[in-house]
Amino acid sequence: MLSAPEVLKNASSEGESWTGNSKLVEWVHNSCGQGSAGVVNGLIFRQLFDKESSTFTYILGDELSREAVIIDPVDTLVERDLSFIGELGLELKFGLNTHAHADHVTGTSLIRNRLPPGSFKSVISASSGAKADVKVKQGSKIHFGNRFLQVRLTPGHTAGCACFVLDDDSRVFTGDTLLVRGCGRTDFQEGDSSTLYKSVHEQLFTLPDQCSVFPAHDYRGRTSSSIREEKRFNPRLGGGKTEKDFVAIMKELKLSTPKLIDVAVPKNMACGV
Ligand SMILES: N[C@@H](CCC(=O)N[C@@H](CSS)C(=O)NCC(=O)O)C(=O)O
Repeated sequence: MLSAPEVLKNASSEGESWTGNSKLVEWVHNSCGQGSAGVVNGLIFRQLFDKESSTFTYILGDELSREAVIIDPVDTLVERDLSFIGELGLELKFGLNTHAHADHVTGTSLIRNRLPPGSFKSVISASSGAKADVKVKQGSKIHFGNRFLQVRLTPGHTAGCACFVLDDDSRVFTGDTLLVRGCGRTDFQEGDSSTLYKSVHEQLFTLPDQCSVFPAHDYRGRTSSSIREEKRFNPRLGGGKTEKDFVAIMKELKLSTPKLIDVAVPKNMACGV
């Protein structure tokens, strides 16, 4: 099998007429099995996991243009993520943070330092009060190639939480707002249970039932869910639970404080800058 540089060399020496990196795309397509695995309707999609913090990181790429975004990268796994992105022939444009995490440090600063100046931008909601290259609001769109993610602000776990909905409403990246059969805690970082209940019901449970839910964490080996499933089976927020029920449930959680909170929050408030 040819390596990527060999493909490029052969393409130019044979004087073929092609634009951009279409030969490279073809090489990646053939060598990585992209025709069958991980590409649906032109979207390259990968879910990655950090076992230290039980955090999911997501890579989404536009198959044709190869432009890509990463959601919630973890600082200790930036090398893994960048080599994956390189192997897939993707050009990383944005690093999206669903919020200023309390349990791990974002990788967006390190990624920004590793890529050519100006080529990659860190993203977080304006309402988080954190620093970033791009501060998004309700309805803001982050474009990669022909695809985009649209912002839905979902305060409650933190005041600055945001979820990212794919252009065709097929997937939503929920951060800690909505977890599989759970949700983010509300006992620090301006957390508020009533606000979280409203965010989930107004911003997430209004998405199509078949929309897939991709959270920032899972502690029990689950990877994804759907809006329909969470509306029916989420023991805190679904199955007809009222706001009052939810507030009472959240009061009784009594979770231990994240081990890295004192390091992670200040660093994450300066993400990527
Ligand atoms: N033990 C972990 C922290 C676990 C934790 O508190 N998770 C958060 C999301 S990260 S701030 C949460 O909201 N959990 C909700 C739940 O129901 O578990 C550590 O020490 O880092």
